[in-house]
Formats: sequence, structure tokens, C-alpha cells
Amino acid sequence: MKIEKKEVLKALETISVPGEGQNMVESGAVKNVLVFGDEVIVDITINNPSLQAKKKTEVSILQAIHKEVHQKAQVKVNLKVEAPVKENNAPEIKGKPIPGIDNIIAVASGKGGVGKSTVTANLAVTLAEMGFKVGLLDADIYGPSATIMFDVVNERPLSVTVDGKSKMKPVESYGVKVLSIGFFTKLDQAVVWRGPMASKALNQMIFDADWGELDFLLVDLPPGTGDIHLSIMQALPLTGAVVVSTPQTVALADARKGVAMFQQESINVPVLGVIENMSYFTPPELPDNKYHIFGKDGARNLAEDLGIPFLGELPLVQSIREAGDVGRPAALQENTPVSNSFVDITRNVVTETVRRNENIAPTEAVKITTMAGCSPAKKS
Ligand SMILES: Nc1ncnc2c1ncn2[C@@H]1O[C@H](COP(=O)(O)OP(=O)(O)OP(=O)(O)O)[C@@H](O)[C@H]1O
Repeated sequence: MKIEKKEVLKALETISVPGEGQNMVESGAVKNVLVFGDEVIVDITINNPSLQAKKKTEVSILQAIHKEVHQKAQVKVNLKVEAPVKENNAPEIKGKPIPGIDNIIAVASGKGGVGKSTVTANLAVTLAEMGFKVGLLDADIYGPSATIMFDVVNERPLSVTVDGKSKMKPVESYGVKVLSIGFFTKLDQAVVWRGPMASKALNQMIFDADWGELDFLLVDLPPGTGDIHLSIMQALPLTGAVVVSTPQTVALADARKGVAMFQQESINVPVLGVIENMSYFTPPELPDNKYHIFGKDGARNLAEDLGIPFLGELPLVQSIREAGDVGRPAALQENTPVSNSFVDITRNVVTETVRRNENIAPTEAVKITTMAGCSPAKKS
């Protein structure tokens, strides 16, 4: 068997490192290829430190060489992880950190109606039940639902004076401090917020609010990947993002775009993982049956494919919908399969947040400098 180095490089040009668009040769991830007879050694350096990304990279190299070059090639992959070097070499917190708030986590979805707000509300109450100090900022300007899910439709944030300044006091429900665009719009009113108006309202809820000390502030983003997402990433130094998807192909395609938005070089918000909602349906009369109405394992496979953690799955359950409608999140149920699933997922979110904080410097708020793109804001 005679293996040529250029054949190996050609094979490696057909695959990319998880989460990267360019192929691994073009992106510069492949540092060297050595061939001795039937033995091929590939030196590769990737930025993503997750186990999934490392494994996926190794397996795809092996498969590509076996498929494109020779089935019996003895392949050895020397994989190194290197965090990307920042321009000034000194990671710093930039933008405007909010004093007292330790972790700001955005919950995004790509496609609408996949259960992002439901998941955010349930994560929030589960974190609060675990003893964390939690806030929820409902930034879904097109369909704010936190006021309904927390049964605070008729309440309004009070004005309080903090250090001589008037501030909005979030409404507290089930141990979670809640602020929502919904407090400022009537439920039956069509919300035609123009971008600047929405950004202004959001800025007020972020910086003119008396959040106090929080371990976690969860931000329920609108679906999609639009202007409002950029506004939030400009305003907030996000710790990370969680992406919610159903296993359905159309939802997964949008979730992939959502992940790509956070991972864009100029935005660079770590994606803590993917949560699969509406994974299956179990009729009460057939408790051992699982019907995969929207497809099976789609979000799990997406997470694996992108080299990001899979945080867990939630079934399609009538009580989750009912609980949302009556304003008492389902995770508050005592020791049911549903509340236990929320506990598992919340634990995974906390674990990934801790891991992220140990491994990478705080995320910078993003400064949009031109219409064509964005770059990290410089600390003044
Ligand atoms: N696991 C589930 N089981 C049953 N019903 C669910 C589940 N998750 C969400 N729902 C229901 O699906 C509907 C949409 O959920 P939700 O409003 O949370 O979605 P969303 O992604 O936030 O939507 P939007 O696009 O408006 O932001 C709601 O009626 C909710 O109660």
C-alpha cells in the first residue's frame, strides 16, 4: 500500500472541525501530516476544549482517510487544544458588566414556538429551588410570556430609589425576580416595536433595574437571529447561551443558525449546550410507550455534530403546557418525571457554566462598529 501525503490532505479538505465553517486544512487546524508506508500521522490543533469536539474531530479524520485514501491506513491523530489568542493577548471584561450579577445566560431557539420561554421559566424556578439567586429577563419583544408563566400579569414593577437614582424593581414570583417587556404592553395589543424602541426598553430593564445580587440572570431571547439579539449582546456581557430545539428538521436547521450566531468570531459567546424539547410523547394510558412525534434524537445529534454539550431532553407533556398557562411552571411539581427532568437539565446547565468559567475569560459585550460586521468593544 502506498499512501501519498497529498491524498491525505485532499481527504482532510472534505471535513471541518466541529463548529467551524472552513475545512480543517484551509482553516489552518491541520498543522502537519506525516506518512510512513501505511501509517498516517495527523497533527491538528482545535480551539474547542469540549470532549465531544475532540472525539468528533478524531473520528471524522479517521473516517475521511479510511474512505478517501485507504481503508487499511493506520491513522494516528495528535490533537492539541489551544484557546484562540486575543488581539491584545489580555482577556478583559469589556462592555458594561452589571454589578452583583454573576452569570448572564441567554436562552435562544432559532425557530419560534419550540418551547424556549417554557424552558427558561422552568430553568429559573429550578435554579431558585436549588438555592440560587435568580432573575429572568423576558426580552422576547414579539411574544413576551413570562408575565403569564409566572402569574404576574396584573402586577407592575415598582419604582425604587437606589443611590439617589430611580430604578425599576423586578416583580418576584416563585423566588425568581422577573422583568418582562410584557409589563409595558397590553396583552391584546400587537407589539410592533421598532428596533430602537425595543433596544431602549431592553436597556432600561437591564441597567435601570434593581436586580440586586444574582447568581444567574436568564435572558429569554426572541426567536431567530435578528437585530434584537445583537442589541442584547452589545448591552450584556453574556456568560453563555443555551439553545432550545425540538428534534424536527426545520427547528434543527434554525437552531444551527442560532449556535452559529453565538459562535461568530466577532460575537464569541460560548454555547453551553442544546436542550431538546418535545422529544417524545407518552400517553398516560401507555406509560411505557414513547412516540417520537417530531423525530428522534435530532437535537442530541446536532449537539454532537457541532461539538457542544447536550444538556437533556424534555417530553411533550400536557401538564407542561397547562402549567405554563395557569402561571405555575411545571418544574414546581413535587418529584414527578417532568420536574425531575428539569432538575437534571438545570444541573447540566450549572455544570457547563462552572466549566466555562474555569476555562475561559468573561465574555465581552459586542460593539457593532459598522453595518458590515462587529468587533469586541474596547475597554475605555
Ligand atoms: N414540553 C412541552 N410539553 C407540552 N407543551 C409544551 C412543551 N414545551 C412548550 N410547550 C407549549 O408550547 C407552546 C409554545 O411554547 P413557548 O411559548 O415556551 O415557546 P417559545 O419557543 O418561547 O415561543 P416564541 O416563539 O413565542 O418565543 C406553549 O403553549 C407551551 O405551553
